[in-house]
Amino acid sequence: MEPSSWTGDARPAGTPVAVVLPAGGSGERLGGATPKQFCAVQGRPLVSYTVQAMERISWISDIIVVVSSEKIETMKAIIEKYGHKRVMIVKGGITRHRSIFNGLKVFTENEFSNHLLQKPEVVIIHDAVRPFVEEDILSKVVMAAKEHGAAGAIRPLVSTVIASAADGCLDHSLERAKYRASEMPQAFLFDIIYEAYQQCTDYDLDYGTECLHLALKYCKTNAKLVEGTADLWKVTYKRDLYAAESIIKDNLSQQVCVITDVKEAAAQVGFLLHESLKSQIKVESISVCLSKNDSHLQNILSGQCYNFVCVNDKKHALQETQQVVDMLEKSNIPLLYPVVLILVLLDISENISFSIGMEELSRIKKFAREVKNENILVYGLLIQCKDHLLLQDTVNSAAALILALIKDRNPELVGQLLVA
Ligand SMILES: Nc1ccn([C@@H]2O[C@H](COP(=O)(O)OP(=O)(O)OP(=O)(O)O)[C@@H](O)[C@H]2O)c(=O)n1
Ligand SMILES: O=C(CO)[C@H](O)[C@H](O)COP(=O)(O)O
Repeated sequence: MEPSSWTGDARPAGTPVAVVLPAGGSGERLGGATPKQFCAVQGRPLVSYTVQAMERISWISDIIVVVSSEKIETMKAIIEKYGHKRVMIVKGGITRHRSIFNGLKVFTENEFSNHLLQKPEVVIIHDAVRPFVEEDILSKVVMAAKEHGAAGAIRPLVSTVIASAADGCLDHSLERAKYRASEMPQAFLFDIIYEAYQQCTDYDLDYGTECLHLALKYCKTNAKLVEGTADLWKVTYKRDLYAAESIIKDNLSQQVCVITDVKEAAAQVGFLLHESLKSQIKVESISVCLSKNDSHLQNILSGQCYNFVCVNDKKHALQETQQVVDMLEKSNIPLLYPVVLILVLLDISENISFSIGMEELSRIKKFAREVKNENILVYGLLIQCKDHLLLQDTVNSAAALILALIKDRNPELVGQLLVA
């Protein structure tokens, strides 16, 4: 390894790196008509999360997604809808190894792409159904592959591996501590893995499950094994989809932006809400005027904040919330996750009693239904309190409802009005 080719923060600077994402399977173990990589998680196909995980890494030049021929149009539509960049689609094969081999050929054979992509020095292979891959492990396997020719992420075994004899009885068991589960990502010097695929037999291509093994068998390359994190697991069964959904929801419920009208009552409730929420979630509070500055809103979204609470004087609540929606739409950032937008109506004046009529409720519902198509989930929340001494308690219960809505992101509840 040449020290000059690495930056101090362990990023593979200057090394041409590409990634192949095999996504051409049918997901038999998960069951259902849709292959797991196209199953929606928070409304978006799983494969899009994995592509996103790769495209946010600046040192990865090309992302090759390998899909079955029937899914090429679906994949094109996903790239278009979510604005993915640097992606090329390649037709898969009948096994994972054959799909990966097709993916590698875009760098060497004209028939696999209209134009040959520049051959990378290192290629990462990563299953499209492992969406939670981080830059740290990617750079570790790339650096190790540069040094050793091949590298792959590993995890401790959860269960002991045993072998059965022909009669179905235990033959022997392996000492668990000595073995590891091979996970993804893996990385290879391109020439090594390509050579291995060219040399391997049909049996390897049809029954093999381990790319590191091909590099060892055909190129005498002993891969470096790199300890990975638990979230590298592969979505295989239905329960894994639920787990993926929970992880994504959890990540999305870490921060909220409270947009407050400058008028006295709204500003006071906005302040109390901020204080009440901040022990549980990161809160940014901005004024309505600032929310009208589209670059400010864009910064908030690109900082991964997908939750907004609009605290307004009841008369203007819907109008102000509509303006936030307009800004989100105008920003032209593809909404990769559903945005939760909570419209808070205030009824805290001691003198004026505020009753909310069916007409108002219908307007909120209609508005919520319309913007749901834009991937924005609008919920109503009435903060009602006539006794100022009780305001803090009411705001606390509003904060609890806001947190529940953010954590749940339930599309069926949009347009409903909750009362704190
Ligand atoms: N012919 C194939 C088979 C699998 N894969 C991909 O390889 C990855 C890991 O394989 P696996 O989890 O086994 O996926 P499936 O083969 O779809 O699942 P199953 O074995 O349950 O049918 C997945 O992203 C899958 O889409 C592929 O590109 N081409
Ligand atoms: O973890 C892996 C090691 O390379 C692969 O993802 C795994 O082997 C793929 O195998 P299968 O397609 O049978 O699930």
